[in-house]
Amino acid sequence: MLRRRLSSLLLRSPCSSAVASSIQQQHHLLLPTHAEKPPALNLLRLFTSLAGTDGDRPFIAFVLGGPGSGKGTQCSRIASDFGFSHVSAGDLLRNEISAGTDQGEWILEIIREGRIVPSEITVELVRKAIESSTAKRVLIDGFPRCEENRIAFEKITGTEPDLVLFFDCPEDEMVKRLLSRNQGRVDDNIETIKKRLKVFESLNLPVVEYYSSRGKAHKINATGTEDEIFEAVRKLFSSLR
Ligand SMILES: Nc1ncnc2c1ncn2[C@@H]1O[C@H](COP(=O)(O)OP(=O)(O)OP(=O)(O)O)[C@@H](O)[C@H]1O
Ligand SMILES: O=c1ccn([C@@H]2O[C@H](COP(=O)(O)O)[C@@H](O)[C@H]2O)c(=O)[nH]1
Ligand SMILES: [Mg+2]
Repeated sequence: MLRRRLSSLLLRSPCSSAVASSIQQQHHLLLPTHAEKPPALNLLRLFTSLAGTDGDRPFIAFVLGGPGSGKGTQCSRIASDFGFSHVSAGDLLRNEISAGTDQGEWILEIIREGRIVPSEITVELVRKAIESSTAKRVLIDGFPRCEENRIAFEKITGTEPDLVLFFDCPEDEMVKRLLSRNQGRVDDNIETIKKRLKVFESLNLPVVEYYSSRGKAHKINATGTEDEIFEAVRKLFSSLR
């Protein structure tokens, strides 16, 4: 059923080529939960880079999860409790729209349709935001959205994230949260939400799977209260101190 729905997806984003291959796959996420310990070697690497001894770039954590899974909410808390700068890719794109440029108009249409903005735009915005941040630790919220984004980021910046957080939330809960968000977002309507969920499943989950296979992704159960979820997040980040 899901495969049939995904097969009927007609995406005009540069990530669309990934749809065909990803719908052939089952999305079995073999991620460690916050309760399980990440591999020891990984912890050592994370510890040294979080402590700022890994060259001159900041510690980078990608924060992924479906629409409405609570990425922004949890990132704000991580930022204030653990001294991270919070870079939301969606906010960077919405800033472009607010600036009223031609590019902004085009981005607005893509967001309205729940599609993915081309990598050359987003990677540049994210790269500049990382570069201009003075923080030693940076959260990148809602990016990379697809394998093409990921590959473009790694190629252009010559770096990989140190950690990937994945907020795992059931679809019905995400829909409920988005429909009551009331922030006037053009994409918080049921029609666009359905498209965003399909794009998440077909294009964003493969990115999580990629980082999972490299031992970098940590799955957090994103159901429950904000406090309960943050407790799990806090445990993970405390173990990296
Ligand atoms: N644990 C929670 N329980 C109930 N509501 C929540 C929870 N966490 C966040 N919310 C609410 O759900 C909505 C979506 O949360 P948030 O904006 O953090 O999600 P997001 O993953 O950043 O979504 P998007 O991908 O659309 O930007 C917000 O209104 C937020 O206040
Ligand atoms: O890397 C990105 C991030 C976001 N988009 C587009 O923006 C909307 C909203 O993003 P949120 O993270 O939910 O704020 C998303 O649905 C995409 O259309 C993007 O293209 N690339
Ligand atoms: Mg958000």
